[in-house]
Amino acid sequence: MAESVKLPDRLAILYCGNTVLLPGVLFRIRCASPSSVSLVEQELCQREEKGLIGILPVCDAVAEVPSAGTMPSSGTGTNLGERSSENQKETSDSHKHGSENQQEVIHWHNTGVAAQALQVSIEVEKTSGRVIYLVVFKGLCRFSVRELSKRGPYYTAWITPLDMTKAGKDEVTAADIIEFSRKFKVTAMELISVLEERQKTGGGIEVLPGTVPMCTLADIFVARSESSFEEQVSMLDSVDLKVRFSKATELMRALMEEFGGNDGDDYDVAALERRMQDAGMPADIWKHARRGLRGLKKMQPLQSGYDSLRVYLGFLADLPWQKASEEWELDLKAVKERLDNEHYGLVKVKQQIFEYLAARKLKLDARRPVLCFVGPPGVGKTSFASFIAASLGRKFISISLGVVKDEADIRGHRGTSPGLLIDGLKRVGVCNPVILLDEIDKARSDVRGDPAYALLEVLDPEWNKTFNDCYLNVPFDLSKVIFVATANTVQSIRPPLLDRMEVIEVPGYTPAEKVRIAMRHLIPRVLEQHGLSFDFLQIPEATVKLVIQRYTREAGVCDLERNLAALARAAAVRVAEQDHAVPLSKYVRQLVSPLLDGRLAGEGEMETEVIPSKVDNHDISNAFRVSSPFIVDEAMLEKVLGPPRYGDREAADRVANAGVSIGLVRTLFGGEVQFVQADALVGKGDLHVTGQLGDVIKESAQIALSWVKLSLVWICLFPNIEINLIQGRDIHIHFPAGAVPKDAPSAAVTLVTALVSLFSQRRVRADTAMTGEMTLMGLLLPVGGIIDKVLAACRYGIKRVILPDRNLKDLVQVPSDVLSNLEILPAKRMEDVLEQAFEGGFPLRQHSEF
Ligand SMILES: Nc1ncnc2c1ncn2[C@@H]1O[C@H](COP(=O)(O)OP(=O)(O)OP(=O)(O)O)[C@@H](O)[C@H]1O
Repeated sequence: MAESVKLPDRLAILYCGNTVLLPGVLFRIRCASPSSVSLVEQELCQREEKGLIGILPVCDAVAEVPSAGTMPSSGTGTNLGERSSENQKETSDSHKHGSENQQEVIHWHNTGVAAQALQVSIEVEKTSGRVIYLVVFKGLCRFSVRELSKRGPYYTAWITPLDMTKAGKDEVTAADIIEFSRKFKVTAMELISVLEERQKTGGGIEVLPGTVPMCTLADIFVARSESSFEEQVSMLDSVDLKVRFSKATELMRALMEEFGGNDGDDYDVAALERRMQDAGMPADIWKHARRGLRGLKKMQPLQSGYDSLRVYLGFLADLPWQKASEEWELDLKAVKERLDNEHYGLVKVKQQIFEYLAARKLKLDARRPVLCFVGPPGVGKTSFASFIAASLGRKFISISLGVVKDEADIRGHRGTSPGLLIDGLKRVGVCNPVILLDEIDKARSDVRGDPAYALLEVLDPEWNKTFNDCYLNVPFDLSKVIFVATANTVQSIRPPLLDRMEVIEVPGYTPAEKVRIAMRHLIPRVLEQHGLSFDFLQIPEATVKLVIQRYTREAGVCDLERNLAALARAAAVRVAEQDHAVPLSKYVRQLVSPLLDGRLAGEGEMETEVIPSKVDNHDISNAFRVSSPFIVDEAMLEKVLGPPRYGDREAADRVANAGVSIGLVRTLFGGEVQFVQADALVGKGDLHVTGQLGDVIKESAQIALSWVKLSLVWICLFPNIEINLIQGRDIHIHFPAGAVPKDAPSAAVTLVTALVSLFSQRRVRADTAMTGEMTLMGLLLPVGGIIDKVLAACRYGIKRVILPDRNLKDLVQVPSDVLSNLEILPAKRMEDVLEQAFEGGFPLRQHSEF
């Protein structure tokens, strides 16, 4: 399912002439007119986070109509009213704007698409020296225009979102939609096989069914096919997903006819037979395929089932039954060097990868467990998996299991479409790639079956020799594939799957490690991606530290990389604005894509290009000569990234009132600091726990409250707390921290401290965080994830950490620079925690007094 999108009420509208952008499509636009340049500068370059604008098609660019009150437009064209067909008029509910003097009218269509800017690059025009922006957008979702007005040099619209609303998302899972999408996929596969037989390319449509979310599948197909403006506008107007699927399916059928999909069948079948013979199918599969071919030959092309049988046989012919990448002799010394050069730190993880590769060199066909990298987002799990593939000279594909809810997603749909694995193998074209099973902990079951069963078959060396995909209907040998998996936590991986894997824990990074990773890896990569070099832009170490402290709170480096990219984008704009920027060099002009180049010659103000796949970034650095590099300082940081998102006073502000304590928990995002809030209101003595919580944490809250009550009533542990402060009150415990789901017993100690703070009306220390499970007797038990938790404390500027003394041994793996900044306070009993958590200790009745 596509990500949900929250649109603002008002969007700036970029004039793109009669071009239609559809959701899911990547689109490159050349902005040269003053209005579009100022839109890019004001809406995209100065607002780092959103980068959202609207694109409305113009049904033919300009009309010369004597109309008072119209606004001038920046395009050229002819009168839509005179030229348009009835059909166009129906689909074009255009807005008219003008001025008294100008007689030009822009016929804006009233449905558009919100687009997110993914990349902005700059050119300086050779002759005039004016700045031109090349912006890569991604279409997000449809909107309709309530009101359109001109705001300075460009238009803005008050909008109403049309799809990716709650209703729209529910619609994606409806049974009839799934049926429509299946029909679409079958037709898509027919079209692909027709294109392949005719040796034509489909603009990348062959990768669509397996990789694109269902709600944008039809849109992307229509955008990539050579459909007319009217067809694209009609698609834009189709808010109903079923209508979109049936329009796209119709279009495909028309294309098939155009390519002669239904003509020349004798020729087709002969070509198919040749492809099948060359596919290297094992003997029994070949027997099955030949039977199918004989059946096909007996059928009439218009007979029902003919097309799907032909597509199926084509699919069999395209699978890499034998074709494999040649595995080269591993040079272990070179592998070690590259592993160290490409990945900073993580010595233990790199050692485990090295040992895995060395073991392969010794015994190629040895059965090994599947490596599973487990850790928070952005710590390099995917990067390690692709390193393994590159070292072995194998192709690499990643299959996201986060979206898999149904066994059939892995195993395929009978008679309709293959599962993710077999489809992935067809795309990669070899039978021995490295396949990354990404987010294996997120593969969940529903009423339609448990994907874990299919994954078991995939990962088990006994079974995967004869993997059964329901669409394929014959076994496929997966034993040559190297599987690698990633997960955020082992707890959610199904035990039988976990049994077949070797877990490599990838912990979060310390601030010092993040600085090193940024300086050595992220900054050079980000500069390259934005066409810059160190001659233009330098981000000093001190600035990187500020970015880490003030703009990120993560265990990995994803946000850090995003922030560095934002700085690079802003710097690219500044560089181009400087007076000493010189015209585009010959080198860069060669790099500009031929399509855009052709259009540049036409002096057009606005040029657009649908990007079929990943965009190549062109090195614009060479376009400019600057006297000195641009250095990102603190002032620029705030200008580009906005005011700091995180300060060092957060803990102090949060514990300003009694009833709040600071805990360390482990979530899917690594260790986290958790401010637990307790409150007592008049009631019947019930306990209410709120936040995104699992059952274990709720049970911990119950144990914590029982322990406080027992200690108060039976052993009179707290001389300063009156029993009537608790009796007749409902206790409310809240775990703020956004939408981060939590479930672990390690919050018990924090819960008790919050309750004791509430009842005694004493504030806890703002520099102290704690973690630990406890028994009803108040004894502390060891908990997991201590390293992640200590790193989280360090991100929040916490100075003291209380933990069960039996966890002390786990700290050996924490980097010494982190430990040297922390006071570690081991505790055996809950009383020890309370002693340490409050300023000046906590007055407890001594055991001898009982
Ligand atoms: N130790 C490291 N050295 C160099 N670069 C790193 C290191 N760790 C992470 N990176 C970089 O950080 C970025 C994010 O890494 P990657 O996507 O591999 O993380 P991940 O753990 O797979 O995240 P997710 O769970 O979100 O997929 C990549 O650009 C990666 O190269």
